[in-house]
Amino acid sequence: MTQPDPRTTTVTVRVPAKVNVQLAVGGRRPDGFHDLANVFLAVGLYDSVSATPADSPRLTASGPDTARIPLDDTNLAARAARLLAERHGLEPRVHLHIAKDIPVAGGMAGGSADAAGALLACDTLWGTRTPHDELLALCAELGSDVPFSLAGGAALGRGRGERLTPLATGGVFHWVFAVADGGLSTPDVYRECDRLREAAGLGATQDSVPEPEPDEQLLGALRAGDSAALAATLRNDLQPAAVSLRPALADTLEAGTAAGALAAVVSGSGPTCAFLVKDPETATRTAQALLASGTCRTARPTTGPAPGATVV
Ligand SMILES: C[C@](O)(CO)[C@H](O)COP(=O)(O)OP(=O)(O)OC[C@H]1O[C@@H](n2ccc(N)nc2=O)[C@H](O)[C@@H]1O
Ligand SMILES: Nc1ncnc2c1ncn2[C@@H]1O[C@H](COP(=O)(O)OP(=O)(O)OP(=O)(O)O)[C@@H](O)[C@H]1O
Repeated sequence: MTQPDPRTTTVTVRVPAKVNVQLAVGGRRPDGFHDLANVFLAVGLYDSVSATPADSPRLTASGPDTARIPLDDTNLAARAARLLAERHGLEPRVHLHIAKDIPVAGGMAGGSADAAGALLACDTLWGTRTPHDELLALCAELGSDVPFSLAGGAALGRGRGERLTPLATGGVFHWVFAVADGGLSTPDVYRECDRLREAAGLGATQDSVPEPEPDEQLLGALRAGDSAALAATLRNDLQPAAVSLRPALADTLEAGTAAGALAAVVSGSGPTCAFLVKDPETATRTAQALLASGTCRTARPTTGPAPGATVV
């Protein structure tokens, strides 16, 4: 059998978006990050990252909204390729192409997905065979959400969200994601969360905010695959901050709830809003109602959990 020519082979990796079904935010740490109890669920919106050998580093992208991602060496996918190459004493001679479908700056970890995808694609292309726990450590250097983008499924993230414990899920959850016009900056949303806490006289540092803890009822609902029980426990401590920065999100959340969703929550740092629904038919109806409400740009029905970064 003939072997593929390593100079022309392309490796493509598909990586999912995420929603945070619980995002409990502790006080601001001295390093500026916040300790979290972050229950991630990967969902079926995907970016693909392709790696092809090249004479020098190159980055291209396709899909809606690619005008809003940097195509220079600040792109998280390019940074991921450089980091892996550095670790193995290589030059990052690779052309990365990102086929983007995850909303940009939407609170669904799109940039993190591209970083995890680039790491796995380059590791496969270069034959560097980095052990999985080392890949996870490289992911954590790139960003707090990146380890989960590699892992997928469902997981509890502690620390700043990078220390993962996989979670069992007992079934499929149906979701609709309402994508907003424009994004929100994650650091701005954390800052606004601190500001709101201070304005309420609660304080924003670790001395004054209780240690975030995972909700056992929520973990039980995930384990049981029980959508109604999960709906009753969905929680995002960044939601008041996202709504404060983008008040129109309250209308989006209301429109999805009125359309029959079991629960509505801002996804991570927003502005995408996530609606948990009971079945695929309700997902289709809720997506149509959200679009008709004029409170979002698009509405995407999908399911979770979804697999993590996968070579396709
Ligand atoms: C909102 C979430 O998406 C929920 O999963 C994440 O916490 C954000 O993760 P991310 O985008 O990977 O964030 P990073 O790139 O690690 O950090 C960006 C900025 O977000 C803030 N940040 C992030 C994570 C965290 N636990 N505390 C923070 O305060 C910090 O200002 C940091 O400088
Ligand atoms: N590959 C990439 N894809 C998208 N954004 C990127 C990428 N690389 C760098 N960025 C920058 O990161 C910013 C955040 O984009 P991203 O789509 O990751 O946000 P997000 O989904 O809200 O992140 P999170 O949910 O992890 O907080 C963008 O505004 C963009 O300038």
